[in-house]
Amino acid sequence: MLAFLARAPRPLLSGSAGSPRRAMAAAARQGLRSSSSSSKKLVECFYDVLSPYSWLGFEVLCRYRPIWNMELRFRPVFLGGIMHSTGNRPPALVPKKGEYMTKDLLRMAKFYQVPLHLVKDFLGSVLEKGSLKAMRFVTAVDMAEPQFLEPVSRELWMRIWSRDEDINQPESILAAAERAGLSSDQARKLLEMSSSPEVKNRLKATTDEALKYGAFGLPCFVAHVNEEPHLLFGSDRLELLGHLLGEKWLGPVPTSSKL
Ligand SMILES: N[C@@H](CCC(=O)N[C@@H](CS)C(=O)NCC(=O)O)C(=O)O
Repeated sequence: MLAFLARAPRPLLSGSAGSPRRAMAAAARQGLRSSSSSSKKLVECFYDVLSPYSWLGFEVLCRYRPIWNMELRFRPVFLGGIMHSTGNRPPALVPKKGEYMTKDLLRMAKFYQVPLHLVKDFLGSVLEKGSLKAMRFVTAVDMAEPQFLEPVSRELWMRIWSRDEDINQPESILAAAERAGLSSDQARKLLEMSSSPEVKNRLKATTDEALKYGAFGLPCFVAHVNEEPHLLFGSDRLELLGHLLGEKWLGPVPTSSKL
């Protein structure tokens, strides 16, 4: 078990003797959820494992999944494609932004309690190597073994943004997949599948969807409220996401002790 996951709070609603209605009522009494909100609002989380800010947003949203009345859908995309299509460029290429980002990321990682560390060779490991192979693999997992999407994504983030390891070589991808719980046989089949036209097209289609919503960088969250999509950019926009959903923000590490 990863140390930070062991520390992660238990789902807020899980301790109510198996009765979701009692748990919902308890949450409503505590002001954590409006008692009138019965249908879940869809939240799409567009991310790439190359993006450290995506990891921060992803982990905090996982913590809020049992607290907020939302259906959380993970949407793996290719950050390089988003940058290219919008004419944007990685913020770290602007020296002053890069300087700020290194401080900001470490502060945010501590605050969000995600074990993120900086990579030594940002140019080589992040900008030059990119994430195409990794994100094609993540897409194959989403298509064929979606129950592993979350742990496989997390293991790839752990590799690049916690342990400063490669994420694109076949053996790197297989190691992440096996740590996430896939058998070596399943992992190999998914790796083979990840170079198929179906997977390539799916990654492109999801990236295009993010672009249509207005994405120019990652992470992006799309909240579907009153049949309207609201695009939010950044792991620092989760409080606003809660506001749009009519939910309470309890900080980046909501704890079950609050119930
Ligand atoms: N303030 C945002 C920063 C997010 C960010 O810088 N994301 C990078 C990728 S890791 C990006 O796509 N940036 C595009 C831009 O800043 O225009 C956050 O807290 O998440």
